[in-house]
Amino acid sequence: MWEALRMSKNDLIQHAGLDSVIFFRIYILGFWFHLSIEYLFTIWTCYVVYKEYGHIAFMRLHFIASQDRHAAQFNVVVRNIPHVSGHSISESVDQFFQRNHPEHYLGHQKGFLGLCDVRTDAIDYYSESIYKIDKYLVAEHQRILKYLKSIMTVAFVSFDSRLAAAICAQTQQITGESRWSGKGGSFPQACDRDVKNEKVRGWALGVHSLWKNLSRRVSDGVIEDPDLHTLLPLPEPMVVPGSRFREVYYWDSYWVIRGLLVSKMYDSAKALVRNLISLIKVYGYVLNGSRAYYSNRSEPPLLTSMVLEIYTRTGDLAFANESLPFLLVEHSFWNSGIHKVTIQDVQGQMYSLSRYYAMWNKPRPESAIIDEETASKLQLPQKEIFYREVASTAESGWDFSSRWMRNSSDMTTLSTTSIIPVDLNVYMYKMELGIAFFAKLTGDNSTSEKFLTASKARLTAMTSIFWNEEMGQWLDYWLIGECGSEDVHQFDLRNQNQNVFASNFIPLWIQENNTDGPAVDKVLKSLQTSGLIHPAGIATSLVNTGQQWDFPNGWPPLQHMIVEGLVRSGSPEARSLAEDIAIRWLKTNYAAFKKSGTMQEKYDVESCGEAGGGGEYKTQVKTTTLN
Ligand SMILES: OC[C@H]1O[C@H](O[C@H]2O[C@H](CO)[C@@H](O)[C@H](O)[C@H]2O)[C@H](O)[C@@H](O)[C@@H]1O
Repeated sequence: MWEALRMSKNDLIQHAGLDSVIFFRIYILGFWFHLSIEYLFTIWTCYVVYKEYGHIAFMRLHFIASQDRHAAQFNVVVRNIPHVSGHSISESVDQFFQRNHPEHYLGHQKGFLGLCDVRTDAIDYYSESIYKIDKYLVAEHQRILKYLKSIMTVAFVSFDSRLAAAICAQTQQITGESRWSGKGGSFPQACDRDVKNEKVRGWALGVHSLWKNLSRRVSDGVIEDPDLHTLLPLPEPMVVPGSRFREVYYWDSYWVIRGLLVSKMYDSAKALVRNLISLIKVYGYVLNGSRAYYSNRSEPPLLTSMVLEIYTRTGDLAFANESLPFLLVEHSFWNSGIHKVTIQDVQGQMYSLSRYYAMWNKPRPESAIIDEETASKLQLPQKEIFYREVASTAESGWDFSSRWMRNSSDMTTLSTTSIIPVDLNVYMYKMELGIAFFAKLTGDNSTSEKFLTASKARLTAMTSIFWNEEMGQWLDYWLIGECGSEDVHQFDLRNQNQNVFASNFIPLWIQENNTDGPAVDKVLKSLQTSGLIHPAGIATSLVNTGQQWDFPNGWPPLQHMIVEGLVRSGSPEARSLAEDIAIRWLKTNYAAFKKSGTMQEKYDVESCGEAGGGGEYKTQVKTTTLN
């Protein structure tokens, strides 16, 4: 054939005759024709399949969307549900999920595929089948059954939505805490005696009764096998925020302690501090919360302020002495390395301040799905930078807020590590003053002097970097360019964040600012005209971004620090504004309590009695037993 192809037409006729030339032509032409048709046919087939697939996919999605959801779609297999003695396994599962997922839990099926209800699990089921084949496995099975820890309860648990099922599947279900009821203190008697208004007394006792609901003790299982749990083995009883937050939170504990002191539960208050100190002993700082997945960041540092409040109320010197070495460790955590920022002003004067900076560049384990979804449009290394910013924002306690975003409608523009926050430095200043005070108490004058000097330097830095004379407020400062721990930043007034946040008034909490610092009258006027004060309290910011630390939410710590600061200032006008804000806040708390029997973590400052909202989780509530 190849030979024939190379011959001329005449040679071929000569060699094989005319018929072979004709046959050859048909063959050559037919071959290319064939090939082309095959290509065309393939292209046509692919096109038709592509069109059809698109059509079928559309019909399928349309069909799925038109169907009613049913619970079978949202099942999660859960193992190791704590067994409540005296109850069947089925009752234990029911109790557990009714308590921990009350809003979404529908029911469960126990045992293999839910078809039988025997008091064994998958191990038992398979072991029994294999028994027929291998006697050795039966012996092994017997051995395992003797070891109680290896018996697992397994259930298919149903929820009413995909989100609720996903949250359950992503969460460590072993709570690790068991109820602890702290001693009631002498508050109820004092309340009966001192609070004349019957309604207010009922409310106060209701709030006091919350301690019982929110008190926990780490269970023995966690203490024995800490590696099997995310809950950290705290040595003392603890008070948790409530709802989804079933572990200790750092800065919440300051206000928990203020409440415990009002309730005259002094031992409980000291126990909370000892728990936080136990974290410093292991990690070198107080974690955001007492879960293993919080071991990459802290929260607003108020430990020294907690010790100070307890000491002021109880005069317990031994407790102060025992705490002091750990307050020093915490100070160095916040005042060195990545948390420390140096700024130089135009006169060449250097200032040191602190910022939030998490040691983490992955999604937050407790909210991994949300973080991954938000980061999905980013590539590396921006993804890792974003994850660090998210964790650093959680460290600020203000998670999340337009305060930390370059663009308030885009979470991926979070830039918390590039901001020197006003409030953090207020807490640091209080920490330094507190340490100086305790060091003096113990007779360690040189440490006391050192921290007094440090506190003065920080106050000067805060006035120089944050204070804005024109606005009469202290403003967060944006760092421009490289933000490494060694970098020195040149101060520029234009880098102050001129947006109004409640944090711009937190320095009022520092008494010294009311005497030596910028005039109270100026700050007072600025607060009154800031737009932050609403019928039900102080708003967190002026913009409604849907984030929980923004308008229209008002948060208790912010009301408290500003009100207390105004009262301490000694100015009669400031005092009357403080009273006005406190009354608005108490009224909304009371109205919401009357309506729902619960205390909320945040309120809508625009309407009295309304809970706040927004953010990534359902607003936490604390349900009282009295109403
Ligand atoms: O009351 C406890 C804390 O609740 C909020 O933050 C916590 O929840 C976040 C989402 O799960 C988590 O990422 C963060 O690290 C937690 O602290 C609230 O914003 C905090 O201020 C509060 O301490």
